[in-house]
Amino acid sequence: MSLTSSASKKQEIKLGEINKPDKKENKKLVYNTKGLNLYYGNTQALKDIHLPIRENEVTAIIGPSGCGKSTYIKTLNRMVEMVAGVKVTGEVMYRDKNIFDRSYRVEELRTRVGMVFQKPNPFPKSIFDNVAYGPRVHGIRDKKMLKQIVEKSLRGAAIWEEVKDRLGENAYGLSGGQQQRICIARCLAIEPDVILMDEPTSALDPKSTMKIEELIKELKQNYSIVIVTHNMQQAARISDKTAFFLNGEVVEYDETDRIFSNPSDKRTEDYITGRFG
Ligand SMILES: Nc1ncnc2c1ncn2[C@@H]1O[C@H](COP(=O)(O)OP(=O)(O)OP(=O)(O)O)[C@@H](O)[C@H]1O
Repeated sequence: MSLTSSASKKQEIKLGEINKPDKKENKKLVYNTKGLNLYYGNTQALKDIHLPIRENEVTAIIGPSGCGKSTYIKTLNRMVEMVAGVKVTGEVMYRDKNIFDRSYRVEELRTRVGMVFQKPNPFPKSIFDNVAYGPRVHGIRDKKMLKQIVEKSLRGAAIWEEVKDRLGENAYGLSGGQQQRICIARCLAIEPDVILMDEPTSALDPKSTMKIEELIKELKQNYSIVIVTHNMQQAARISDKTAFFLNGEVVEYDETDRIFSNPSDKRTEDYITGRFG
């Protein structure tokens, strides 16, 4: 599914820097998206996307409503295929393999890439069973081992102290912010390589939002994180790199500091200064 149109080449030149190794930090590529187009029926939602995601970084995807942010993040774990009539061309390389190749095993991707959604979505089960769910699906039955995984994951999601005495209680009894951290713990329990987050704080109050932001900054020591956010201050606070999407295209991708202080494209500047969106 490679794409070699002249439009694709043009964008590759314009965004030329993004496919080179990051010399300053020498960070490895986790994902490399090359000439990705995505159609919902006849509607093209993503147009010739070229975008790297680097190891141990937080990459923020920003842009106005309907510009393709959620669609893009859902291509990274092939969740977008669940929508009927979706067509994809181009390549999404994950650790050097094109995840849209016919031979690629999507199950493998799902064990390496976790996802956290906009609304906390714990299962109607105990806190323990929520976190143990993934490991159990992967065949872990040993109680001692499951206990260790649950504790480690809850600690990793900075919620252990709050729930350690109530692991048998239903996760629905927790606050929205706590539920979201349980969902992050559930995601950590499968020991992912990458964590995708689609507006993970948009349903939360400012205090819970702050906690999740702190957590994301810690998690990047061990994971690579891609976060879709409507909140530009959030992108500026927590991300290393930012990609600005508009009408299904990547207008600009750069160091977050640069995007917010000295963007190269007028449209990025107009968006971050609130002239539209
Ligand atoms: N399941 C679908 N079927 C058809 N079109 C869709 C579907 N999902 C999204 N789209 C269209 O694709 C485009 C991109 O939508 P997407 O949800 O990716 O944007 P977004 O930037 O995440 O928006 P928002 O910030 O409002 O969540 C929009 O025009 C949208 O209407």
